[in-house]
Amino acid sequence: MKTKRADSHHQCIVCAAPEQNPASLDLLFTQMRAQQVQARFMVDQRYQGYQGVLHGGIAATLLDAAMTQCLVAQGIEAMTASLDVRFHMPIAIGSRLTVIGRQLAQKRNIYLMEAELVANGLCYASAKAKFMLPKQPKVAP
Ligand SMILES: CCCCCCCC(=O)SCCNC(=O)CCNC(=O)[C@H](O)C(C)(C)COP(=O)(O)OP(=O)(O)OC[C@H]1O[C@@H](n2cnc3c(N)ncnc32)[C@H](O)[C@@H]1OP(=O)(O)O
Repeated sequence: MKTKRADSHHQCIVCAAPEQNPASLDLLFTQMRAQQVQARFMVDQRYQGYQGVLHGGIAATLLDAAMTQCLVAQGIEAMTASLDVRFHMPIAIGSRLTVIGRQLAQKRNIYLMEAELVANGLCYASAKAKFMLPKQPKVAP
């Protein structure tokens, strides 16, 4: 089952349709089981930092997006409150990544999440994060 593109972020840098945002990474997440989603991402040279290696900020963005989409798939539109990323190995340009996000737990209004970037059965980067529902409107006026 594909996760529907949410109206709340239809121009999102990660998951918007290209006609909505030409710079979008165009990730489409699939719900794999309860509280877990995944998407495929081809690491092309537009996304490099050091020569031949995926930029860490893009890797962190993919991890954040997977956890966001895991919640969105459950109808929860929460904000990233904290994000802890581990870069285990450099990710080469040309890699075909599986981007996985899952929910670990919920404590009061805090969702504890984790995500992984996997290729060829190896985890290249992982993250743990806390997501919270905003009390106030999501953006400053
Ligand atoms: C593919 C789709 C991609 C879509 C986008 C991906 C997700 C994003 O990028 S979201 C954008 C980045 N994130 C943000 O801009 C978030 C900005 N921050 C906020 O909006 C708010 O600070 C928010 C919602 C996190 C918390 O707001 P609010 O509930 O008002 O917090 P606040 O009143 O300060 O704290 C409430 C409680 O939570 C606790 N708390 C706040 N932050 C944290 C945290 N990181 N960890 C643990 N506890 C926390 C506080 O200590 C407090 O505890 P208590 O009630 O016991 O005193």
